[in-house]
Amino acid sequence: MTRRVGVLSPRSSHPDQLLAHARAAIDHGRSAAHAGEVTSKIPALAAVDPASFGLSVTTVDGAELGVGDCAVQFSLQSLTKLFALVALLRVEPEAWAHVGWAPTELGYGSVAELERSAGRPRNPFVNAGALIVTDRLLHHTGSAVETVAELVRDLAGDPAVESDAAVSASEAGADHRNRALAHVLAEHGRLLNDVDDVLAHYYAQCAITGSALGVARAGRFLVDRRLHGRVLDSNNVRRINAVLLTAGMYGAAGDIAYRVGLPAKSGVGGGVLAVLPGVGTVCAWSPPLDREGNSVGGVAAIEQFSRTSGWSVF
Ligand SMILES: NC(=O)CC[C@H](N)C(=O)O
Repeated sequence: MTRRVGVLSPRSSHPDQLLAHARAAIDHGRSAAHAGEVTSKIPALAAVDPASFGLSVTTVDGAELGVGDCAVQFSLQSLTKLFALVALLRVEPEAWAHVGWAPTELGYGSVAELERSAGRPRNPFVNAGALIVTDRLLHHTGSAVETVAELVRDLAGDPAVESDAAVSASEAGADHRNRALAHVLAEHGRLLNDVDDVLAHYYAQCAITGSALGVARAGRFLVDRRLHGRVLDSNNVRRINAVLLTAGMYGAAGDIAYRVGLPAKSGVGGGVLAVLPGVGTVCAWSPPLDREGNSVGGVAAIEQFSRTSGWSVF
């Protein structure tokens, strides 16, 4: 007698199939989301309806689809770290030397981890690395927030993308941890600009908005070879996908690689973008978070989607 111990789904990319997978994924995500909590670190985001849920998929073949609140603008928060890195690499292709590319064990806001490495961040997706990216962008372009907002607006094809001043002010008023990280960076001589200027641009950059559909579209340069060179050189696209897989979800990156198998990035606004090079992108938005600061429902939806659609890099 033969026993089948595991059956992998064939990879789907037909729009009708993808829509069915997206619908099943959002149902699964919705039932998981109640286990999380909306971020308390940014008081303005407490007003967001925790039951919001949007999911969008795009493919390199040109399919675009969305279910639920896929067109609603939400706070991108750390999803902007991906786009800020792209904006920086466009003007400074070897900026990796300043931010590193190692995984993190201690979460996105660890001062201890930064101290242990003499003020050199682990990667551009933890806050210390993102502060360096913002600082260098500010140095090169004169405005990190405008440069990043413009890039997201362009890649998403969405003129509604903007930095929400109320969210930015709310984080600035409540934050201690990013201040601490920025001062540790400054003490080690790693910032080019004044600490307060860097922080102001960082909060405003995190407060940039986007929809699940816009973010799924904006991630297409990571999967579509035809866009390489137009957005970013292919070598840096490859490096970004590698670091998204190993560090895009902070301390949970290994777990997500195991469960989902896609390079991914999250933000405390509840957004998660996952990408399959050569095939497509999927973005889920659901505000309640787990302890790592990743969207519980968003991750559950993407896990379900990857399972049924066969989307995985492995
Ligand atoms: N993971 C996140 O989305 C963190 C972003 C948030 N603005 C912070 O700096 O804490």
